[in-house]
Amino acid sequence: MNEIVRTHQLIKSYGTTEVVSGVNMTLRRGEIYGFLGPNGAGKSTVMKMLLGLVRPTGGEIELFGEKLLPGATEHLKRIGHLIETPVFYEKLTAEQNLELHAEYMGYYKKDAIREALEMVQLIGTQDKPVKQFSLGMKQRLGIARAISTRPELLLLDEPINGLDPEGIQLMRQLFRRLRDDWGIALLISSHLLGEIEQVADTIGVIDGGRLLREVSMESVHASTTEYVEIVTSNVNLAAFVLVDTLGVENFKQIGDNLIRIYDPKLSQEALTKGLIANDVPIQSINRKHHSLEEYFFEMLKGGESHASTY
Ligand SMILES: Nc1ncnc2c1ncn2[C@@H]1O[C@H](COP(=O)(O)OP(=O)(O)OP(=O)(O)O)[C@@H](O)[C@H]1O
Repeated sequence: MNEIVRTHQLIKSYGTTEVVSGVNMTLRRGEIYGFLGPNGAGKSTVMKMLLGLVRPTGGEIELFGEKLLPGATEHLKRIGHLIETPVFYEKLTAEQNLELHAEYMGYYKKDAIREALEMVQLIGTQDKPVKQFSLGMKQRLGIARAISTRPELLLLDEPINGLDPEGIQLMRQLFRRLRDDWGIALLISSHLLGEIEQVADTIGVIDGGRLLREVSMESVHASTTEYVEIVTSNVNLAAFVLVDTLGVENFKQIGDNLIRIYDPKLSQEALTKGLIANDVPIQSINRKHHSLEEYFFEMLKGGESHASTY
């Protein structure tokens, strides 16, 4: 069983407002899934539904290969989570906080607590009360608490929010270690692409409660490599010549004077010659790199593209 989470047409409404609309998502074992979307997109609501904290209005959730039934709690032992700002007993140490959690969860293993603290690099702070912890340390302690019961799935809602660059770096290393060393599947939400694109194996883009796209980062990178950008005062003629004369189909027309050719089979020189020979007025022709930001921004705008690589 490779699929840890599968949702089918998942819906949540509050009153007459649908905040999650027909979401189909799949999260596999040993994968980091970046759940990307602006504030209010529905990320937390989906996560809360996976945890049984919010009851779906419609659709289905499968966890660890089994359909989630209303009121079921057994699967919770296999999930760790950090949904909102973690709250601790501030006067107690990190270890004491985890011990209390372990007792509450009915999973007490001294080794597991030490291991979790080691994993998040909080060994050496045993004597410090949590009130002396920085924001980053508290975030890491929250994750240590979530993994101290050895879950197979970890749900982290905006775990990088508010961290400094060093803290972000540490978090990224931690996510990779959890995936690689422990084989945990991670669902990490964020409203900033830059925060998760470096660690995610798959990115699910959600906006207005709809999952717009679920793509592997591998395919995103493949389709964001390079393109040739042509600035012309006659885009229609350029498009006609590209398709009809030069046999180029994988391009996109942007506004009144811009064309982007993805994955061109022809060299830039051959393109230029071909266009000029067919009387296309060219102001400039350049090879450019399509940034990930642009890629996702266009996805959010619902931009149509001739490129069908994702
Ligand atoms: N209990 C509730 N009652 C009514 N509306 C709610 C409730 N919880 C969430 N919402 C609404 O559902 C929508 C989705 O919220 P959600 O918290 O899931 O978004 P999000 O993507 O996690 O964004 P954020 O990062 O801001 O938390 C928002 O419009 C929010 O106002």
